[in-house]
Amino acid sequence: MATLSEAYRDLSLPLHHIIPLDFSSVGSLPDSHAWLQSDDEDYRHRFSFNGGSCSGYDGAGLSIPVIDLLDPNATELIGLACENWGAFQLRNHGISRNLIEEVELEAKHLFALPTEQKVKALRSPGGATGYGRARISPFFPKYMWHEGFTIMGSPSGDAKKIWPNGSARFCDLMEEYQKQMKVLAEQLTHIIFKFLNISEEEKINWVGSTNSTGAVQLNSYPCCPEPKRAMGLAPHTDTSLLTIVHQSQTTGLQIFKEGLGWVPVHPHPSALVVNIGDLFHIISNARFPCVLHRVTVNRTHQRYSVAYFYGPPVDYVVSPIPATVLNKSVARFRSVTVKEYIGIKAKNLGGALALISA
Ligand SMILES: C=C1C[C@]23C[C@H]1CC[C@H]2[C@@]12CCC[C@@](C)(C(=O)O1)[C@H]2[C@@H]3C(=O)O
Ligand SMILES: O=C(O)CCC(=O)C(=O)O
Ligand SMILES: [Fe+2]
Repeated sequence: MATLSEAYRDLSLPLHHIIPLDFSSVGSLPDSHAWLQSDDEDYRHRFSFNGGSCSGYDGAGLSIPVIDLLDPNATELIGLACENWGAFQLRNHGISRNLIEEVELEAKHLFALPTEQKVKALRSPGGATGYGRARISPFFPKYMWHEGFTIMGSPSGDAKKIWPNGSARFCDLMEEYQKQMKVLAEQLTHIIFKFLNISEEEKINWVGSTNSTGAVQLNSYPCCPEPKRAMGLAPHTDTSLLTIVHQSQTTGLQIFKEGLGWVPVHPHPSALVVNIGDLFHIISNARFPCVLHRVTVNRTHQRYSVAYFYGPPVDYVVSPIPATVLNKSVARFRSVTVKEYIGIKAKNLGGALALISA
């Protein structure tokens, strides 16, 4: 059984798309990081989205729903949010506030280290974990105002390079976080299957299995001297079944909604953001949109987030589930293994779904 990091092994990136800028040493926005307004709009069109107000947000406060997991109608509310938005915020999710705060604090400590120390754990060109730019960097004409740290399972190999004298606390917290996030992701998957009327026989046997895949991405968006011309994280959809994001109390995350344009996802102190990724879009036969999202930056507040990506085992074959196909009568996607889809996405980004259209 292959692992997620193995699935990324042959998808190598050149070093300039891995090594982040030394943000502490720059006083102005370098040209390499100065985006034209149109850079991300062009990109959005390449995702074959049309319509929508592109720049201004006129949604009159409309945003993704905030759902209480303990609400007796949670299944219906979550299902409808997946259909209408491909995202929602979740309260009473059962993950302790203390764990989330400790993980955020570890992320802050990590990103506050001098660049020389962080690059000791630089992701290798063929590697999947460690410190670096976002993997999607090569698809955009400019670099993002962002640095990340990717974890798949135990981070101890990478953490020891940064803290040779002790990284146990960091490692224990990241492992505990993944363990708890996995339970929540499985619970959400069951709820969403129930909403889709997926029967027990059809119920996919990998949910709850030990080889389902999970990864954590710590994200940092440093203070930016010219925030309007910079981009924190360029528009993308996640290559997961679903993603659970904790965002710090700094605004920046936006989702793209047909007809509304870019809609902010306001930080809510006790909520986690849940995004539908490409794999649920495929399984639901496009009944759920995989939400396009991006992150903006600001001048005065460094922003942090912690994303947990959940998916089936890499060898699992993903295809529209019969119950969802019935509603639409024809399967819109061919079958692909998770590993194959990761490869297609790594080469085509927003074009990946069109390439597996039936
Ligand atoms: C499990 C995942 C999901 C990855 C790849 C791999 C590890 C890092 C994740 C991210 C995190 C930042 C945005 C993204 C778009 C990126 O560039 O790296 C994500 C990507 C994906 O959703 O495709
Ligand atoms: O920083 C955020 O709020 C979102 C991060 C994100 O989209 C990702 O890591 O894939
Ligand atoms: Fe994302």
